[in-house]
Amino acid sequence: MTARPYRSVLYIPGSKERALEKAMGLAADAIIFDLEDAVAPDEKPAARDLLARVLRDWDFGRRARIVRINGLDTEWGAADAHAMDGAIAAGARIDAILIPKVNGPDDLDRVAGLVPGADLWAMMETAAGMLNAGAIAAHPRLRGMVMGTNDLAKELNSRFRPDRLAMQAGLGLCLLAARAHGRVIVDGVYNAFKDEDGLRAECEQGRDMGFDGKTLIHPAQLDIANAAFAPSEAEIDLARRQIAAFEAAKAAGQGVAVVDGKIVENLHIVTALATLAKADAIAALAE
Ligand SMILES: CC(C)(COP(=O)(O)OP(=O)(O)OC[C@H]1O[C@@H](n2cnc3c(N)ncnc32)[C@H](O)[C@@H]1OP(=O)(O)O)[C@@H](O)C(=O)NCCC(=O)NCCSC(=O)C[C@H](O)C(=O)O
Ligand SMILES: [Mg+2]
Repeated sequence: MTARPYRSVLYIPGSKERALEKAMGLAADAIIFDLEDAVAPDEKPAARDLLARVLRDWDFGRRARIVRINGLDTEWGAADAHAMDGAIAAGARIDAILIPKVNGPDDLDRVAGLVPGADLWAMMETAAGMLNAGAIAAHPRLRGMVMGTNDLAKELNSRFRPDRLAMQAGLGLCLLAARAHGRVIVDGVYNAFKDEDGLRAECEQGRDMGFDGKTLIHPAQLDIANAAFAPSEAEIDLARRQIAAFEAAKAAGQGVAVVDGKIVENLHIVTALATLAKADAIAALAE
């Protein structure tokens, strides 16, 4: 679990100046400024220039800024990487470069050399990427992973189901890989952006599995993701009571406490402290 919140990670097409402007006031923990699938081919050069300027001149506050470039196997990828490297040199704050369709660590190596001043994040959305998730997560420049469930469904030839049965193997492999290497990992998008109940259910499923947050495509999805991936009042209360009970047990020479009829050991205290740290980090965003 990471202290910095990534509950809501909003994609914004790099070509839409109005949406970019709006994002400065939205309650997103992180923004993915997209140059890939959300931008039409003939708009890509202009979007690249617009993003370089916006990221240098506009204030996005504490929101993490992640730029999704096109793949280096496309006609736009290298120019995107060079433009973002130039923007960083000119003073733009870009926290990470997100690389689409990562199949293995070699795909990260190639971008690492082009943008030395930013962390790397990987889109996990190909069958090969799922099978190489451990090696991708182990890359020394990688900090975060994003599930690309639309592309993955396309590759698998799977059908959408509310329980995401076909996604479970890939989601689980990527989660294991991210946790083994201490990386942030956020869940894929929910395409039906007017379906609040469906989004809420998918966020709850992602939170239950262990994801840090969810990628989103529309501002109307922000509140649901922010609530689902924040510790609830009940979780915060339980964490405090577990810590207090465990301290009391330790003072009495015991290694185990009992709270609400369940044992509390040192490992539960690690989770309790992480829950409180996450709640504090979320509260700090509002200051
Ligand atoms: C889905 C949309 C095309 C809907 O757009 P629109 O019809 O304009 O929506 P609204 O009229 O309801 O918009 C209301 C206001 O909100 C602003 N807006 C809309 N979307 C965003 C956004 N993403 N970020 C910031 N602001 C946004 C509009 O400008 C309106 O503002 P105002 O003028 O003040 O009223 C559209 O939402 C959209 O384009 N979404 C992003 C789509 C996208 O990024 N797709 C690519 C990422 S998904 C993906 O690739 C996943 C992965 O790779 C995989 O394989 O799964
Ligand atoms: Mg994709």
